[in-house]
Amino acid sequence: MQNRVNEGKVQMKKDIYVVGAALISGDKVLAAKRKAERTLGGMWEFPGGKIKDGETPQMALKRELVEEFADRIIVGPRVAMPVTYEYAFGVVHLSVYYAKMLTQNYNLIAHSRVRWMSQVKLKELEWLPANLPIIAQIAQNDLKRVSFND
Ligand SMILES: Nc1nc2c([nH]c(=O)n2[C@H]2C[C@H](O)[C@@H](COP(=O)(O)OP(=O)(O)OP(=O)(O)O)O2)c(=O)[nH]1
Repeated sequence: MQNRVNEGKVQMKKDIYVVGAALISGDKVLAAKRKAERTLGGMWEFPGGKIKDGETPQMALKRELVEEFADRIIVGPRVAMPVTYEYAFGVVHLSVYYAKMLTQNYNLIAHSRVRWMSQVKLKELEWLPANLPIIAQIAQNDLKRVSFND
């Protein structure tokens, strides 16, 4: 919980632990557009979601990709240090891991569309604000050197 003093009242914002997958295929990364009707709808993010009690980030990512895409993935290294970003509804702690798709169903539940994009083009999308430092890091990485223990 983070304490906020607002006109003399202390407000408690909830901490929300979120994990996202920077899926890579060759020199492209997958961006996903949140469905319009969702909170922060229409903005771009990485597929993923909230980590449940008892889950590791990797377990949460694999579960979310089955739920959101009906796809199986391999999870690799974390892209960057976790990012903390304060939204109106809470404080999101976002960790993003490189990952690879083992299947390609894209049975979209939470997103209106997905795009495979180059590292340079990725920066042009309207990302959720918590993602910006992570997008900057991805732009600097050599995707061919991201290793997966498979
Ligand atoms: N999945 C995902 N969420 C992100 C990213 N960046 C970021 O700030 N978030 C935020 C948006 C949400 O507030 C939270 C993830 O929650 P979620 O996607 O499981 O679900 P949600 O809050 O939209 O709620 P709901 O649709 O399940 O009701 O983290 C990202 O790259 N991927």
